[in-house]
Amino acid sequence: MRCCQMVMGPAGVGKSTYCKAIQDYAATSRRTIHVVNLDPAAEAFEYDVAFDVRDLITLADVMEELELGPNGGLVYCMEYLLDNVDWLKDELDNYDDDEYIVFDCPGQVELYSYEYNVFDCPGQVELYSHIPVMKRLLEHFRYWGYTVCGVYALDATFMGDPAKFISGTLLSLSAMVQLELPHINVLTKCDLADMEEVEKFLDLDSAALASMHELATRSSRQRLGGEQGGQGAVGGAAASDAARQEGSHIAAPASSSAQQRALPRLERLTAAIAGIIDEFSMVGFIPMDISDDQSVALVLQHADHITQYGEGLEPKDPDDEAPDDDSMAQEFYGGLG
Ligand SMILES: Nc1nc2c(ncn2[C@@H]2O[C@H](COP(=O)(O)OP(=O)(O)OP(=O)(O)O)[C@@H](O)[C@H]2O)c(=O)[nH]1
Repeated sequence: MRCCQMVMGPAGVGKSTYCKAIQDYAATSRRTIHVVNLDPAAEAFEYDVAFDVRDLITLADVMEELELGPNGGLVYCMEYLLDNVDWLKDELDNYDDDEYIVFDCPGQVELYSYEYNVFDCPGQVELYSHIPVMKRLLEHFRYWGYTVCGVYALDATFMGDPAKFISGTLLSLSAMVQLELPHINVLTKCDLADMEEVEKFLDLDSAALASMHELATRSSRQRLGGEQGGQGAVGGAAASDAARQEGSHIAAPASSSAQQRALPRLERLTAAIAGIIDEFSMVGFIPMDISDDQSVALVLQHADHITQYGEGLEPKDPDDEAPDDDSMAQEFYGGLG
């Protein structure tokens, strides 16, 4: 049985760190996970790389030779990979059918969702939704007999901000719908996050949504009111002043009457989107704390479960049983209360 994970998500959320964490965890449970770098823009990662798309093409070369910007360059690289998909197939043929592969995919640049007031607008790389490169790549994987689990990573430290939570949820949903994959959402960087805040989002109910809506409203009002020290997407007015001094394109929050008038409609929209996410139970999240083996085990267990990895595999030696992921995961769930 051929199984693999495609690790996706916005830039910098911790995709490579996730790959390293599950590779290390697997090694301690006598399982081998091969990690492949599929990001032509990758600069550094700490996992043991099985093979690397940068041996085929790099973003730096494309930008220099074709005089493309980073976003156009990344799209070019991924289309080049598709045009040379035999290279990928040849590399994969070095691995047996029962070997487990994890693909560290390029990040999505989400300037529009996570930043605020950007004037000189850069492009957005939508490899997972608007540009069908990832979808076409997945068709090849299916044709080669792989069962693919999509792993969509989102940064847990963003979860205190309802606007970012909703935006992240919609991004994940968009990837899920476009790629039509068995899919899990993983909250990365839980070791850095306030877990009490994060837990509110793990099992959304109407009470959590109500508080989310209230927080969203407060946060929007702070931004539009230009409150000093507010929790805006870029840290409120103070952060914007600092950014302006550094010559950045991030502008200070503007308090315009048009924006004020739009606010109630945006608040209703926020509430409606949150209600839909809740009503259809569309997106759930699994927290991952890389400093906690039980938490890493739980994530891997979810991924295995949805691809049915391991079913039918015989233990190599009954005395060599790996640690029981189920009991570790249950302990972790218990720990979350
Ligand atoms: N403490 C902590 N830091 C993390 C974690 N995940 C990622 N980081 C840090 O966040 C930064 C970005 O992590 P990466 O794993 O490179 O993120 P990425 O999504 O692969 O980044 P791109 O490939 O550029 O999209 C690095 O400095 C990591 O050390 C985590 O779970 N805990």
